[in-house]
Amino acid sequence: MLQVKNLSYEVVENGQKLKIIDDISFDVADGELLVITGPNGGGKSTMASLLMGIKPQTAGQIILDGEDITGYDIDHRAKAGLGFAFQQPPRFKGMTVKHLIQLSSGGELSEDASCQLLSNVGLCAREYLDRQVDSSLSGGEMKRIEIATAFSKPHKLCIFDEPEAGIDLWSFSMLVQQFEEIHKKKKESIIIISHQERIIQMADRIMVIRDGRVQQIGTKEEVMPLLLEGDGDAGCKYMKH
Ligand SMILES: Nc1ncnc2c1ncn2[C@@H]1O[C@H](COP(=O)(O)OP(=O)(O)OP(=O)(O)O)[C@@H](O)[C@H]1O
Repeated sequence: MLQVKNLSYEVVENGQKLKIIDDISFDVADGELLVITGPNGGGKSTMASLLMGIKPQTAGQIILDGEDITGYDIDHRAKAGLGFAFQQPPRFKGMTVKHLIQLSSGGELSEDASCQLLSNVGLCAREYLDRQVDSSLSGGEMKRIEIATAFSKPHKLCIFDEPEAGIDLWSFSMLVQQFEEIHKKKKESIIIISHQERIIQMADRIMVIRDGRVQQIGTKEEVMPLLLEGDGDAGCKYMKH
């Protein structure tokens, strides 16, 4: 189980303190799929960065299966059982796709198994294995390779930041199937940051972050009305259909 307690992230801009994440607390149970959504600029990706250890929290605590991982850097968090797929995946010039998948799997992975991971996210696998993870890959290809690496081994909890971004509809459908399959096995907890209705519909619970705070957290039945109504503000619909 993941426990996030009173997490805050502050920056100083033009001499003024700005609270990007403001005292957020929530849990993710074992096997639970939590979808985080909300308006642009609400603080979702910052929350993901805090959980991954990319940005240092100003206050608060993060506990994974009873282990306080608040002070851990990204590598230690990965060792503690967190998996990540970034909104904008990093590129690694000089490394092949095959090597990247091997590394992220943390062990020996056959070529067939690597191919299967790539096929699962809609890539024509063998064509990609020897490609460099550099700027020659398109944004959508890079995004799917990144997601394949996150699927390459089991985690206690895996975080996906806008997995739908830049991905065509066919690949998106495959991705949704992958999430459903992993979720059904109920072994891993999953956090997905998303604006996509199909992903939001898969959630056990939905958390809406707005202005750095939790606007609402609850079941689909509780939170969907807020997303569908746009909260009474015509310019404030967060969900893509
Ligand atoms: N270092 C920083 N300095 C100033 N502002 C920042 C900093 N980091 C983040 N912000 C601001 O904090 C807010 C939250 O950003 P964040 O990327 O977390 O939003 P988001 O909910 O993921 O948005 P989107 O849906 O567009 O991806 C934004 O207004 C952003 O400009």
